[in-house]
Amino acid sequence: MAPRIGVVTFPGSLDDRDAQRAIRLADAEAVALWHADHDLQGVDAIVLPGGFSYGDYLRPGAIAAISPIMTEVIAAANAGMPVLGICNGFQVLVEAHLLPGGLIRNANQQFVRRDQRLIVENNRTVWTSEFEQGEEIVIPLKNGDGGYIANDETLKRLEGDGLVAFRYAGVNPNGSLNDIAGLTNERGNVVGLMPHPEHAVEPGFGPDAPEAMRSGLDGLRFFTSAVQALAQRV
Ligand SMILES: NC(=O)CC[C@H](N)C(=O)O
Repeated sequence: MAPRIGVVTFPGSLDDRDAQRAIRLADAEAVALWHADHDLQGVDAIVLPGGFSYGDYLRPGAIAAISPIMTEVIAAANAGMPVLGICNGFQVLVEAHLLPGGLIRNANQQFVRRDQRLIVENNRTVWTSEFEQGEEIVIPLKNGDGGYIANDETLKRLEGDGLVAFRYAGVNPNGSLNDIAGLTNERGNVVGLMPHPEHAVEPGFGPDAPEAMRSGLDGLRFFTSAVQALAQRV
């Protein structure tokens, strides 16, 4: 049976439908989850999508991190359920302390949208196993608060333990420390990143311009990685 992957919709989520479509293209069932419920509907994995949850009030992700469904998401993540946070979803994971550090305004104070090159630094996570270690991929980036910060001790731990999942290549678009674009937890089930894999899952709709070098499908492998991992678990 196809795995069931839930996508949480918060007020202000933008990319929840795109995440659902990416999940279906990876041959899984997409399940819509609602921020105000305490019900994960028996899903096997969860995606926290991009957008402006609660209007980015206070800090991006701060209010979503204490919304009702996050009680269940945090418990499930701590029990090993695969959770992927994309952009605003990454901000939610950080605000919920499922991943360390913080995300602040881009260094140039502008909203940045670009096809972004990334290096896959850790392919031993549930969401990255279909990549080669050190592989370069291209997926879209679009955010205003993508600057990754952490204290020296945390940065040292992230680097020492291989918890940097993705690093910006070519251009650091937002001033993130150590060019960090995405992180994993120790167990490899919780991954968060600022760029958007769900927008690079179909030819013609992702970064498939000649200069982007790729087919526009690099994002699909995040979802097929998780589907593979879930299939092996049974
Ligand atoms: N694309 C997004 O998810 C945007 C994330 C966030 N609200 C920001 O602008 O930083």
